[in-house]
Amino acid sequence: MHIHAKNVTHTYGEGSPFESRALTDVSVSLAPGSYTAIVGETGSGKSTFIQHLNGLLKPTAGSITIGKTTVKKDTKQKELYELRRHVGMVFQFSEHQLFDETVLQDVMFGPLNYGATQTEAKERAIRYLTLVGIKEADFNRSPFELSGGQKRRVAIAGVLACEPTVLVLDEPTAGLDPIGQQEVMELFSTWFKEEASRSIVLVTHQMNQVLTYAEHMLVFKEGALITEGQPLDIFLNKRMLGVDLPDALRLLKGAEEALGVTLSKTDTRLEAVADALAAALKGERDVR
Ligand SMILES: Nc1ncnc2c1ncn2[C@@H]1O[C@H](COP(=O)(O)OP(=O)(O)OP(=O)(O)O)[C@@H](O)[C@H]1O
Repeated sequence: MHIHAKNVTHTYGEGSPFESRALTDVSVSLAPGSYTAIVGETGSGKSTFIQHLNGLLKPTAGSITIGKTTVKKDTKQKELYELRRHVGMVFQFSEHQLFDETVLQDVMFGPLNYGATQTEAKERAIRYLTLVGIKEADFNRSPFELSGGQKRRVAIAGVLACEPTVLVLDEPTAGLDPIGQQEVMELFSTWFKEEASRSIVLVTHQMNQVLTYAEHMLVFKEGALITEGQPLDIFLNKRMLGVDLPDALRLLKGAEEALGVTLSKTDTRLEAVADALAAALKGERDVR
């Protein structure tokens, strides 16, 4: 689905003594089938912005169109029902939203809520629980008996089982161990690649994730969108934005400076950079 934000402004508590502006005039278009990362320092408005993507928040000025739905200040709740079917949200610590008696029932809840039959909902729950790596033996356990990482996977299965077209991820790997983080990111990547129309909007503080997965990047600062573009381009050329460097690029830049060479940036996976560095070091030794 096309996402088109036009001068989106959001002021919490508008008109009250506690009024605080979190977003100012954000305009951006995200194409269907795109993988976009949103980065920016803490409090820059990332979470506020993405909550507009399924109408959890409405702009206090401006508008945002997602597919066929336009969300404005006066949009009624019932107009957002259709939108929420298509935009799945995985919040930070999404496992806190688990509530049902069994893992299976928890994942079936969303599809049932959106009109699927029991049989359909069960089929989907089994499919997505399997996809996220939950074993059949755990399907009838209480979600609260599972480990933190397993709970997170069940919560993700619950979102995927609603079969969204757009997946909005707010720091989805927060609190997971490094292997768990990678597995969860790979899961989203697999889901994304399955159908060309699917989109992901990822909010993260982890620049390695941005470089590895995202094709497009938005940088927020103090509630404004200050730049957007290809992650590699922004990381290499726009250092003044205060964006941290991913590990692979930090290694590349450090090596270039130390060795006085220019290394290829066509493959920015950490392993590829390490290989390029090893080759450059070998070359340096040959010169000596
Ligand atoms: N419910 C709320 N009521 C009032 N102010 C809020 C509320 N939620 C967020 N804010 C304020 O809005 C601003 C933007 O917050 P937001 O959570 O969107 O930032 P963020 O970029 O997602 O930050 P982080 O990286 O820390 O999650 C901050 O100043 C924050 O204090």
